[in-house]
Amino acid sequence: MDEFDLIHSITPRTIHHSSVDVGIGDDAALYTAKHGVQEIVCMDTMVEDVHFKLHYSSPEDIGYKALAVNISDIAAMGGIPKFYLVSLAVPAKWTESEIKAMYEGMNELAKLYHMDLIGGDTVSTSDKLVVTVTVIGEVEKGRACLRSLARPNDIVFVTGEIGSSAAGLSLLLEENNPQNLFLDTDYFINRHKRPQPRVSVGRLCSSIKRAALNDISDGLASELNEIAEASCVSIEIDESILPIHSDLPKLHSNWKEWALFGGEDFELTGTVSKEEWEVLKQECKIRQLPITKIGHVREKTESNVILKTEKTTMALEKKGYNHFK
Ligand SMILES: Nc1ncnc2c1ncn2[C@@H]1O[C@H](COP(=O)(O)OP(=O)(O)O)[C@@H](O)[C@H]1O
Ligand SMILES: Cc1ncc(C[n+]2csc(CCOP(=O)(O)OP(=O)(O)O)c2C)c(N)n1
Ligand SMILES: [Mg+2]
Ligand SMILES: [Mg+2]
Ligand SMILES: [Mg+2]
Repeated sequence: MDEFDLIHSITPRTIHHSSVDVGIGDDAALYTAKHGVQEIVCMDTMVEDVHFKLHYSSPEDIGYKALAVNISDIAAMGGIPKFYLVSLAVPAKWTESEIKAMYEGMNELAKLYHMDLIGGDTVSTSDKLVVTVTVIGEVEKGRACLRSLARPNDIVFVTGEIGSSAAGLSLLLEENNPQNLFLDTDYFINRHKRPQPRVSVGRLCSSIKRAALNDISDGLASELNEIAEASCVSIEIDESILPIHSDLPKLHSNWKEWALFGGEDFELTGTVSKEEWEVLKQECKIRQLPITKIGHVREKTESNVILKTEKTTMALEKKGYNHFK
């Protein structure tokens, strides 16, 4: 494989945004930023055996997810994803066609969101595959959905359902082997391999008066703790109304752990005022975007996040995925 041939072969033939002045081919990309918008930049890395394993993730799956998790961070700011850059550290055993397949996976999502690949970097590595994606997006000036925007009496919500990705991972790692043959295990596996970033809900949130948002990469408990910390409030959620897939409890007794701490759902969780909740709920209903109220915001107390269950009320620790714990 030749590095330069590879770069040439993954260079997009068309671009979606006329604001791209220089894409792949020079020392850096150049694009013209617009007035009245704020640029959003984020970067997330995926590492073989930390974020995925090669025996169950295809190159397309890896590419798809590496871009999806970054689009999810743009969604969590209320923004529109526009450009992406890809840094690859590739073990020698990878073939050119496998690398191209990874770009195909990314392109699936890029097409959907009209995003342009504008650069990156390619190096070899002796061991595991590392894929780093940078996404650049934009949001109307002052409209970003910051974690610090939660206020007492807000409604707390989450999109879609939680815990399914962790269930899928557990199935892939063969930690549990459900006896019930009627369970659609592929559904959970797909939720893990191919998360769908919630850009539309993020955009709705940026259009209403005030919304705090976070995407669920490390688990609901961790993300809500981050919002509570950044906003100096406490968040109270009700376990009985957390949105989960009806088959989740059938997979394993662990399902509550998956929902609260599993992570990689890449759903959005956030808070809006009571009045704005009615608007957001209605707008989501019209567009068939699933969104569920799970609690409310309180004045700051000792605990950042409080979980109410049928029997007790307890602090929900900032437990979840942590790379160094
Ligand atoms: N190695 C790093 N150097 C500089 N900033 C970092 C680094 N790692 C993370 N960050 C920043 O810390 C913040 C939290 O990162 P992270 O937990 O990965 O966010 P997210 O869950 O939204 O992907 C982000 O603003 C991110 O840009
Ligand atoms: C083989 C394997 N083991 C464990 C996990 C679970 N896991 C890995 S990273 C992670 C958290 C999300 O990734 P991170 O890099 O922390 O994303 P960020 O918070 O920066 O968006 C989780 C739940 C996995 N996906 N694959
Ligand atoms: Mg990150
Ligand atoms: Mg992230
Ligand atoms: Mg993380």
